[in-house]
Amino acid sequence: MSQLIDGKAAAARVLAEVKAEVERLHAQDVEPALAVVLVGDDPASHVYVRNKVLRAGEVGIRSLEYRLPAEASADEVLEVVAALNADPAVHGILVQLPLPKHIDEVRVLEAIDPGKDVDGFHSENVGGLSQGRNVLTPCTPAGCMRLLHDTLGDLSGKHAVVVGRSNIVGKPMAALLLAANCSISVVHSRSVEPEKLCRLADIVIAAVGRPRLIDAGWIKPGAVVIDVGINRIEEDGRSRLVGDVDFAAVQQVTAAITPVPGGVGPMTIAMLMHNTVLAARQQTGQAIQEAR
Ligand SMILES: NC(=O)C1=CN([C@@H]2O[C@H](COP(=O)(O)OP(=O)(O)OC[C@H]3O[C@@H](n4cnc5c(N)ncnc54)[C@H](OP(=O)(O)O)[C@@H]3O)[C@@H](O)[C@H]2O)C=CC1
Ligand SMILES: Nc1nc(=O)c2c([nH]1)NC[C@@H]1CN(c3ccc(C(=O)N[C@@H](CCC(=O)O)C(=O)O)cc3)C=[N+]21
Repeated sequence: MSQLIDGKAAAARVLAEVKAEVERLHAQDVEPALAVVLVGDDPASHVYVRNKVLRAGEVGIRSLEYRLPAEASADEVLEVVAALNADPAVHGILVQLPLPKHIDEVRVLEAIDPGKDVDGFHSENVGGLSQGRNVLTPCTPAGCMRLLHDTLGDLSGKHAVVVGRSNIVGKPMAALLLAANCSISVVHSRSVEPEKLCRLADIVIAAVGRPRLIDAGWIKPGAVVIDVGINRIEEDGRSRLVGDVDFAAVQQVTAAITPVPGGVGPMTIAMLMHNTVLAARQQTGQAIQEAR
């Protein structure tokens, strides 16, 4: 029987740690605060942002929401980011992606103060991750690492295959697995017979955005599978959320697997809260030391 990796329970453990750390910061008169910037009216983005704000409240993190219309210019978004960078009461800044097509995402992400970049998408943090420096790390891959450590303990020597090479999931995921002493392969849309490479893996991370692409033929018996995919599909006349992995088939062969929903998604939000507290501690550490 395959183990079901419970992302909600793991997220609750991270959030309990975060809450305790927030209380320590409150006792030092630091109120960790996260600003979320949302441009346009994509319904899925609104749901994510609402969940983030709710979770923040539960652990005592102050959250601020900045909503701009879909027609907002890049300069208007950059103005909001500049104001948040300059505000010492704001410790974390998240600009919800995707941005409307007319706005250059890279330009906006690069404008965020790297110390407040709780998504870990700024090039300074990306570079730091690849060099093994202690920087803010992208939330989804960081959440996957927690789930893997909880399930397998030490990952040294494991062969991990990451399916997908996006800047927000696939690439930072590969960097974190390498840092944890895995051997890594990254497969993508130009890979020849990706399923053959995938079948060699002890660990599979699916971050493709294709509903149920990965079936049992891609998986070595006894592998651990982490499904990052979040795909809303219509099936049997209703709307449902499915991953990039064909869960029913793949769980027959795995040692452990994450479900969708209830797997990586809740961990992403928990790691965002974790990063906000880290950022608050780093920004105020100096002030706390001086007050002593
Ligand atoms: N749970 C969570 O917290 C989060 C979930 N997600 C979900 O994760 C999934 C991936 O997101 P994201 O990384 O942003 O997606 P992107 O669309 O940015 O990247 C998808 C990647 O998959 C590759 N790919 C596409 N088709 C195939 C194929 N047939 N075989 C192999 N590789 C393929 C693409 O290759 P190429 O580069 O060649 O185009 C690309 O590298 C989505 O379902 C998204 O909703 C995303 C963020 C957070
Ligand atoms: N700057 C930025 N940072 C992000 O981290 C970011 C982003 N933009 N844009 C969109 C993606 C997607 N993402 C998710 C977070 C939580 C769930 C989540 O909690 N999912 C629940 C289900 C939620 C539901 O029912 O819809 C679950 O999987 O159990 C999903 C997806 C963060 N992203």
